Amino acid sequence: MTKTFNLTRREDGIAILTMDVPGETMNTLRAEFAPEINDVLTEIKSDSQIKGLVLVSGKKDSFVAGADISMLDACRTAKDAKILSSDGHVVFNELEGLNIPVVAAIHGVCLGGGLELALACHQRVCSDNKKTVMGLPEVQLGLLPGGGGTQRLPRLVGIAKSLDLMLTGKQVRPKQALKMGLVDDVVPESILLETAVKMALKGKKRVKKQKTMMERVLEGTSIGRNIIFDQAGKQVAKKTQGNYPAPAKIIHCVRQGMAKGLTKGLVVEAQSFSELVVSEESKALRSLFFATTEMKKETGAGDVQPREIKKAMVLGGGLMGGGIASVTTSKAKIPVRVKDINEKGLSNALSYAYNLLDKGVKRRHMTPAARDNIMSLMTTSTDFTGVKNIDIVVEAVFEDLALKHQMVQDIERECSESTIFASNTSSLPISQIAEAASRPENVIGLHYFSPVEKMPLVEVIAHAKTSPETIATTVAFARKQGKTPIVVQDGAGFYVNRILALYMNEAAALLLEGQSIEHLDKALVKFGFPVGPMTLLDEVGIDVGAKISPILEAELGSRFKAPAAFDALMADDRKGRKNQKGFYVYSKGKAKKKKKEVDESVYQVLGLVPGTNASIDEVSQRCVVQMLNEAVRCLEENIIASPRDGDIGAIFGIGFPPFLGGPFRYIDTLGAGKLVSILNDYRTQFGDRFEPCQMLVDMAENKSRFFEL
Ligand SMILES: C[C@H](O)CC(=O)SCCNC(=O)CCNC(=O)[C@H](O)C(C)(C)COP(=O)(O)OP(=O)(O)OC[C@H]1O[C@@H](n2cnc3c(N)ncnc32)[C@H](O)[C@@H]1OP(=O)(O)O
Repeated sequence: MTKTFNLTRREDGIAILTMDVPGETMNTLRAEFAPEINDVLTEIKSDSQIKGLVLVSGKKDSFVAGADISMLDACRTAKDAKILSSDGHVVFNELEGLNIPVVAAIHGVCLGGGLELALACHQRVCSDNKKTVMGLPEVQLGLLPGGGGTQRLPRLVGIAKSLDLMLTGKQVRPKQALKMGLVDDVVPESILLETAVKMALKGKKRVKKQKTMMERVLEGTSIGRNIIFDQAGKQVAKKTQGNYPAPAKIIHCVRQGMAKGLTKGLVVEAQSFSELVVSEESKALRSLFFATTEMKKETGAGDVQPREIKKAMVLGGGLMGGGIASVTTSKAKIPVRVKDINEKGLSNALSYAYNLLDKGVKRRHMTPAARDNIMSLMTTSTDFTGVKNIDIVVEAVFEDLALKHQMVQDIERECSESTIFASNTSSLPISQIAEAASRPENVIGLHYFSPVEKMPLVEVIAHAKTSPETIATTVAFARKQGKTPIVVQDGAGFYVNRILALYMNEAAALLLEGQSIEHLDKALVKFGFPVGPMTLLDEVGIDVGAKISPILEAELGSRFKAPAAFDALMADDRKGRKNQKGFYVYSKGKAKKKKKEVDESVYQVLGLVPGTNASIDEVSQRCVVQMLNEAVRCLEENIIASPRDGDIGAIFGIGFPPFLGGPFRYIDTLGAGKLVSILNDYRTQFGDRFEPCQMLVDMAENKSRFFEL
């Protein structure tokens, strides 16, 4: 049997322990490795010739990606998970307890249990390679570091910094890691092993990073530490709204460990870890990891492979166009031509992309030369000269069908026969845009969300005649831009805007019933959305909503009818943040108010006197069940290919609470029967817009689910 851990001895007395899980792309830690690693440790202890140990990965570009998440998923009880964590502690303690120097040589991703393994070594050195990142991302899986991370990390880098890493799950690059004392040295990959060997030869002693005055005051006294923990606790409570149990448990483990010592801290860690592994929140978050990993391999068109994209073009230099051009150069590293009808649009796009990169320079994540290199991939023009060999064109112009028809014809005339025309429309059916095309197989929808550089989702919309090669190439292009694409079928609003529209309409209906704006936003934030519906409408633009609603109503039916009183908002020129006039007050100029305030005059415009009488649960339930019902309808109509895609679309496109796993997983938790009964109750009270869709009714009858248990 091929081994995972291989020990080789050098003449200088340093042994190299190489981890290489056979047959896997990346190293992960599994319980089944324990006997093998124990044997290796026994061998090392019994060999007096070994003067030091260096731990490396046998994988080309990764160290260890953490504990195997499938193994955690297989835990049936908290007891199973506790054994995993405690057994891991025993192995890591053994490693740490070796009386020879142990150095981890890190190249590539070193995450979760992988970093905890490195933390159990006496010293760490990492490569200065771009692929090298370190972090404890367990919180993003609804977990906490269960391999000693909650104990060893604060002892190494300080309490505040370790909490920051563990509570956000952020990954740090080599330079940052060195600065915070997470690693002892950063060197080019070519001399990584030799450097680690030299460190091992020098001995166990590591240079302790000097603490700042503030760190000494705050972390060196129990009063100071209490301040840090209390502050962190308050921030976590505000951020999680009580929906995510992991962050509070992370603070608890660190606090206990710092007060009672490492051994006691590890006991608390194993207990808390085990409770989280079997929590519904973590199960939902882990399902997202599996879904996104699976999707990375899909072309979107079965076995059809994508064509290579060497050059792209963006039509329209507005907010969306600028964002799309920016991710094309900065993430995909593909040259892009931005075309607009006037110079202003072009300079907008350029400055949009430049400002984003420059932020990176100011934060020292990027050198000015790297920024300028990326900018050199972006060219602009007001005409179509030199565009013959463009492989894909993304149009981001106004939502005007005639204009889009014109664009399709321009591109067919000016570019090559195979050039893909991708429309970033948010509401017009792609089949209608393709009507103007003589090569409709090249026409596709590519719907980004604003702000493009931040929002992870894109919808790739195939109409009946889009070729599989166009789909596969567009999916691959979006992925290169750092996006998670879901392929959806053509239809007004596609998937994301369609489910969002009904949710927003319900919030509007509640507003018109007299619920206050703050109350509505508070209810949905408490439910787990990143912002409430009124804030979202201000951000997206009330005018955008007003433009999309009639299209959806005409194509999909009266349940999409926006409340008529909203016309009054348009008449009052309330567009939201973009013209600093919406549901909230926007201060002009730089001085931003700390707390957002409702613009009370909006109630007058709507002819309302606000009074909060519906409970927070009632408000969120009414909005959310509309979204759930419509999501299922989209599945019923094959707009989305699977519940998995529907969950990913809602979470990555709208911010549907990740801890619920997405609308479909949430329906499984609620039970289709319960949802149908809630919808029927609301239908009696508020009308047919709550009519449950057929698929839900059938599922309620058959007691079936979307996902297997
Ligand atoms: C006790 C501990 O404290 C608990 C833990 O450690 S929990 C785990 C913490 N670690 C993580 O959350 C990291 C999860 N992994 C990732 O985020 C990403 O895979 C990555 C950033 C490491 C690499 O991303 P990328 O280069 O796009 O590769 P990606 O396709 O995702 O992964 C490559 C393969 O490694 C697998 N993989 C990566 N990390 C894994 C993990 N922790 N568990 C199981 N499989 C994992 C993927 O499933 C995939 O397998 P496949 O080739 O058979 O499909």
